[in-house]
Amino acid sequence: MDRYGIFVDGSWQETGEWEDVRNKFTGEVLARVSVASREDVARAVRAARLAADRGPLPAYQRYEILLRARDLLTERVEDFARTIAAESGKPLKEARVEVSRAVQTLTLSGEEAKRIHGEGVPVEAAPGAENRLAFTIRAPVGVVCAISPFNFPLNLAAHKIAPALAAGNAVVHKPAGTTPLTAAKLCQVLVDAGLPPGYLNLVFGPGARVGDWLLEDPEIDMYTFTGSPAIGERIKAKSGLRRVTLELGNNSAVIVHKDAELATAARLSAARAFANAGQVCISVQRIYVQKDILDAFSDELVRATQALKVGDPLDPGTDVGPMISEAEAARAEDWVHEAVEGGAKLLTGGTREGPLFQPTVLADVHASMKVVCNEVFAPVVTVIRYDTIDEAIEAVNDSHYGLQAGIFTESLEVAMEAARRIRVGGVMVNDTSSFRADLMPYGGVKGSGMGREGPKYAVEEMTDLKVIVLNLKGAR
Ligand SMILES: NC(=O)c1ccc[n+]([C@@H]2O[C@H](COP(=O)([O-])OP(=O)(O)OC[C@H]3O[C@@H](n4cnc5c(N)ncnc54)[C@H](O)[C@@H]3O)[C@@H](O)[C@H]2O)c1
Ligand SMILES: O=C[C@H](O)CS(=O)(=O)O
Repeated sequence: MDRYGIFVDGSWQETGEWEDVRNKFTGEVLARVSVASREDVARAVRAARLAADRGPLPAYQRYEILLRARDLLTERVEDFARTIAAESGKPLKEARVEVSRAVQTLTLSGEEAKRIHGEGVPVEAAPGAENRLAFTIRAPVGVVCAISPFNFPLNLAAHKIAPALAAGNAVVHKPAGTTPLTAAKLCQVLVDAGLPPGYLNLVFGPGARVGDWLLEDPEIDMYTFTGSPAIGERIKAKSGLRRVTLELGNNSAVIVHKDAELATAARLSAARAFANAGQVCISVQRIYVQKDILDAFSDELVRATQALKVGDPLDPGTDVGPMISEAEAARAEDWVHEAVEGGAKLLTGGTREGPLFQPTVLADVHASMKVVCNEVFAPVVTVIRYDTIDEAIEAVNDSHYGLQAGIFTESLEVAMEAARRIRVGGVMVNDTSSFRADLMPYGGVKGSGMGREGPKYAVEEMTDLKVIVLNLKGAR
């Protein structure tokens, strides 16, 4: 059986404490990983600190390493896809898409390494500064701690590690406890691509323990976190004056207006509500449909939902695999039961077998039901009737969250009205909330977090703007 140690200062190290990593569909043990002690975590951070203090590698080397890593990842697509499918439960066809997206993320980050620059500042225009020349540079923040979730164990880790390295930082990565194998393989790709010791360190272990030790370590300059709002709030509270980027949850909404291309809206909504068993932070959860087209839309949505194949993620024909754990599937089942007991109508789904939860469509829901107002993070979607576009926009905004939203309409006026008024980080017109291209600025407002990812924007977050002023008359 494969065993993975933690990776500190350029070497894989066994710690003596092991944790099993299981296939989320069969429960079989896939491999074992070493759990980090407090001292191991401190050593990993120290190694990153020393690398950061040695200074960034030259930009062209950062570019070359990230592009070599891109090439190696391309060669290893199938191994990565099968690892993701087995340890996270994501269907193989989606896992392959995740790997190809990570190839993009490495490429974009490598390219960004060559573009980091400041600008001239016309300081001589200020009275008394006539003899000065000023410009800015962007300096790496230093040690970046990347904490990543289970649902995109490769691409969301790449979205943190690759821009951090592109910007000249050193990194300590802590992946989700359920999906450490993909993280170990990503680390190996970067090492094989020539990343020198210290610039990337990897620790495994329970979030509540290892995560807290990382939060307490004063040698970390920045936390970049993707995960649940509860842990995001904890990180913000414990990180003090240090920088944080928080990519948190959402109960994403889509508006289907009366003039929408109905079949497209229904097909895309079904595909994006149930991708990765709904465990996507921008997964379609609330669909607001104008009353004149509600019945026709619901019929199409249910038809598309019932056509999905549920089962083993390693079967290439599977559309919807298991959730990350049986406990999470049982939690989703409870929420659906609670909604039905409160008057919601089950249009399809609602049943569970272990961690497999059937794709579920609910109608006649109320704004206060958990399946509407909380992040469901399961293959469950709700269909909600509206009359006027104002009413729909207000309902979309009636949320703690604000990551992305979608609207289907043929009217530019309606689309722009919604795009301006909906309080989110991104609005997708004639698409669902869950469209993302990896170069886009990506992140939320309100309870969905702060800061932006996408390599160009992440590099901005992971560098400090520094001004340099030259007194051209020297000390005179
Ligand atoms: N906005 C986004 O880009 C985005 C993307 C993916 C997932 N998410 C969100 O992530 C959540 C699901 O992912 P998850 O279950 O892996 O989230 P999670 O918050 O349980 O875990 C995320 C990471 O935080 C770590 N962690 C746990 N406790 C910690 C602590 N006390 N200190 C520091 N780190 C700790 C975990 O080990 C893991 O690595 C959902 O809410 C989803 O919406 C958001
Ligand atoms: O789960 C949330 C992810 O950010 C979605 S995506 O991989 O970025 O599309």
